Amino acid sequence: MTGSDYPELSSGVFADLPIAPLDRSHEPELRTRIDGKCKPLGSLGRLEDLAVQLGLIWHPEPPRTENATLFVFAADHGLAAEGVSRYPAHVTRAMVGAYLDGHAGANVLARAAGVAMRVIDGGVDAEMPAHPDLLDAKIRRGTRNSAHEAAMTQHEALTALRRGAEIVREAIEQGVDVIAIGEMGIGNTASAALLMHRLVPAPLADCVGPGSGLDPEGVARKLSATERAARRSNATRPLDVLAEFGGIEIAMMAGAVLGAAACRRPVVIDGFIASAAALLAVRLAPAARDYCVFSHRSAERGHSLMLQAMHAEPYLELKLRLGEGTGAVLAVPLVRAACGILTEIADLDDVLAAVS
Ligand SMILES: Cc1cc2ncn([C@H]3O[C@H](COP(=O)(O)O)[C@@H](O)[C@H]3O)c2cc1C
Ligand SMILES: O=C(O)c1cccnc1
Repeated sequence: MTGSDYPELSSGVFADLPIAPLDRSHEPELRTRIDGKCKPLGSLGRLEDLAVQLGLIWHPEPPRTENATLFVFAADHGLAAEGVSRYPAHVTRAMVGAYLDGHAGANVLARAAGVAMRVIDGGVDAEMPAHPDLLDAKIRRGTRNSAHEAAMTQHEALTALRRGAEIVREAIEQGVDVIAIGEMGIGNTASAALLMHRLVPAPLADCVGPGSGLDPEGVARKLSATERAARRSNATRPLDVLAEFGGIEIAMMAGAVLGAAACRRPVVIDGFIASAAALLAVRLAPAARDYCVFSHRSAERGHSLMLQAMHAEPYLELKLRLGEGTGAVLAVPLVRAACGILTEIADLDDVLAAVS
């Protein structure tokens, strides 16, 4: 999929998932079409760039954005034992219950945006009761504590990546047009910070923030725990970094990005943790960047720098810091609006002809 650097990614689901960069030679033609619409030139601003991105992704077909689905990947983190979160680990499984009941933030915002939602147990540290709306893709019950040992084996990391890609590919085969990714996993901003530290790269102090709400003392504790994890391994190769620092849901989201890109569908990226997954995917397969739509700038410290590393300028700035895909679903109406620029807005010539 990504050339000889990552032979691990050239088998299984990835073998038939080559990722092609967008063919920019069609951009002038798309710009001319947008310029011909009944509006002043450039007047839809950055939505026009989004329309071009969608046009290139779908070329030669017209873009489609009706069927959008949010995939919420849930998993636990061994590193949570180091006190890196303000909240206890069992919140992860409780929130999975809330998604299945339909009353969590992600459910409500997804409904408001007309986005379907699927919940995936990638590695919640509990036996989850079977539920028709819960996809059991458990790799293991939480990662190991990366302050002491590698969070995952290479095999586990790769299995999680593949599973994420497969889930998205199946959904696309069943007619999903737009993928949105989100997560739930207490402690996962620490994991995301470690990935950022190695993959941007950037000093850990610029990557670690309050997450779900640590006070300054808590942030200092989180920084020291992540420093201990970082001292344990000097990995810089994306797959090694993933196995060392986790997490399972981040691996699955990265797989989802690769799967969406391989199937030529836009993938809407949520906040800090989903962006860490996108960064991982982009480091594995740079062409995957072309399919990413960065929804919003999270309030989490480090997100701006992480976005910069991917040359990403998000569309929304609402000081969100929830995760779960809440920012991603809010951007889906913008994606649909951008699609409508190409597929629905009338041409100025036709509008003028009607009065001549
Ligand atoms: C009730 C609750 C619901 C959430 N939904 C998402 N997160 C968010 O908080 C977690 C990351 O923050 P940290 O690294 O500080 O634990 C993730 O689960 C993220 O999705 C939540 C957190 C809580 C407490
Ligand atoms: O930006 C996010 O996704 C985020 C930030 C803090 C806590 N949970 C999620």
